[in-house]
Amino acid sequence: MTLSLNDSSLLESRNLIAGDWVAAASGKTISVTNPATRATIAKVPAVDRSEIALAIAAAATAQEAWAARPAKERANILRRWFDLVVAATDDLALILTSEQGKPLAEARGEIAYAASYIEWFAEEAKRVYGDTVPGPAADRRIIVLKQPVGVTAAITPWNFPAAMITRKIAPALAAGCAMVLKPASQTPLTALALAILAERAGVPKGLLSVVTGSAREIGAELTSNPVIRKLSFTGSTEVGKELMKQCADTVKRTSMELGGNAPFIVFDDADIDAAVEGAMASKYRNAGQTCVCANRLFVQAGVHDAFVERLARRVASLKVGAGTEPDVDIGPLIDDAAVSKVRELLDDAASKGATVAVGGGAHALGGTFFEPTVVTGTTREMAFFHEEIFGPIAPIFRFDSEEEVIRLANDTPFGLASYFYGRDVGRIFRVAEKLEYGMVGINTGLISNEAAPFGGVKESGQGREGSRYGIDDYIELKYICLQL
Ligand SMILES: NC(=O)C1=CN([C@@H]2O[C@H](COP(=O)(O)OP(=O)(O)OC[C@H]3O[C@@H](n4cnc5c(N)ncnc54)[C@H](O)[C@@H]3O)[C@@H](O)[C@H]2O)C=CC1
Ligand SMILES: O=C(O)[C@H](O)CS(=O)(=O)O
Repeated sequence: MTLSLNDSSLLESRNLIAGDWVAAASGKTISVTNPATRATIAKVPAVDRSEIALAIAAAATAQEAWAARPAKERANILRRWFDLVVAATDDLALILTSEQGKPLAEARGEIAYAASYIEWFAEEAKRVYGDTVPGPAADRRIIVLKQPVGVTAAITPWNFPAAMITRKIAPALAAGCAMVLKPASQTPLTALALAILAERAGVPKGLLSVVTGSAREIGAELTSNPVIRKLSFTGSTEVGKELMKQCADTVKRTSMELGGNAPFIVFDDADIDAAVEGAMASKYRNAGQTCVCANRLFVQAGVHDAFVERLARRVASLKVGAGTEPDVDIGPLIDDAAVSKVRELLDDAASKGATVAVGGGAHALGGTFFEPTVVTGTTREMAFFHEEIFGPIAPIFRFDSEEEVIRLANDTPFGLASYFYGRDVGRIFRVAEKLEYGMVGINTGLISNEAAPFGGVKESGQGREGSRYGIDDYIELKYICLQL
């Protein structure tokens, strides 16, 4: 299938391995399909472990030379990559929507978001400062060097095929590392297009490889090859735990951005209209397929009915359709399994007494289109209190007191994003400090940006991406003790 791109060379279906664009030696491929039409848009290689090992060996050679270059040179190449990504926004957005499904407007927003990480770490590259430390002995000097981890690997999910890629490649290259990246099998084309632009920006051959194929087979090589010193993963907690175990044998460093179960709390003193808009942004972005989506909406009794009525009215106005159609708000879910999961969660809730206020089923368009839904009368006995929905379903839980809702909000092994709306300043500090999450949005439903430390606690992961902290995941400290 051809896409009407300004630059058709960006639709690349080979892999970038050791500086060359290649098919799999075996000739095997995997299909990439458009979730809105189920049409095959490309076939990408299914490479094997020997080809991954080749990419890793080339990365080791390229990384030595890359780390030896002045930080300003690395920064300038990243800046050029940023400029090329921004210039290719329309093409990248169309590729992204074609393989992931989100509305084109959201895809263009994701390209800008993805580019912002490249811009940010182009600047951070020049600020990896070490330390000299006043020591306990007059004739000794303590020096702390910051050096790149070395050759790194990344495995990324399908829900943000651009931003999750640059959120890993940019800090790695800024720090002086190399990277071998495996994008999600559902959405590899955006990553391959970004790699083309990275090459054009001057990223040296072999420093970045992008490989596709069996996740388990590629993961086995990336987690066991001793040359790889760090793995950065974004995806489900289940897979993240498996990868951490696999990395243990060679004591690799890991950064894990895993699943979420975000509480979205509306207190009696909240601005209800603002809370409704915040819920719309947090819950229905990417058809609810983000790890930071509001997963449980807790509404205090005094404003519950007003909030539900206004939210249901807004949700009913959402337009569902293919991402390439004009004015679409909600695209298709990624695949049939995602639809089945959402259907099961709704059926479970209904069987335990929940009421559908709006939506509640597969959309008339068929395929993987699902109605944006609001469910009320929900309880903690329902599966979606404990499981990540990853779909356009908003369960509303009524609560009475601040103590009760903090207990309910923290009643999960996850700890990624959380949100609440309220205006009492004392409560704002009490609640923000008591929520067991890596991120807290107060009177907003959108918290993700390149300047902020994105990450979770508990079983939502470890490490931070973006911000001045994000580069630390790609840096090793070296202590030098100098006897005068
Ligand atoms: N915390 C965060 O920033 C994010 C978390 N997620 C979570 O990921 C899930 C949805 O995304 P998915 O892509 O379906 O997650 P997933 O965990 O199934 O897949 C993520 C990536 O891991 C790869 N993978 C799967 N099994 C593997 C294995 N055994 N060895 C090596 N690689 C393997 C996949 O091919 C993909 O590239 C949700 O739970 C969501 O919350 C997704 C995006 C961001
Ligand atoms: O994969 C995700 O869900 C993203 O990390 C969420 S965000 O960064 O786009 O908010």
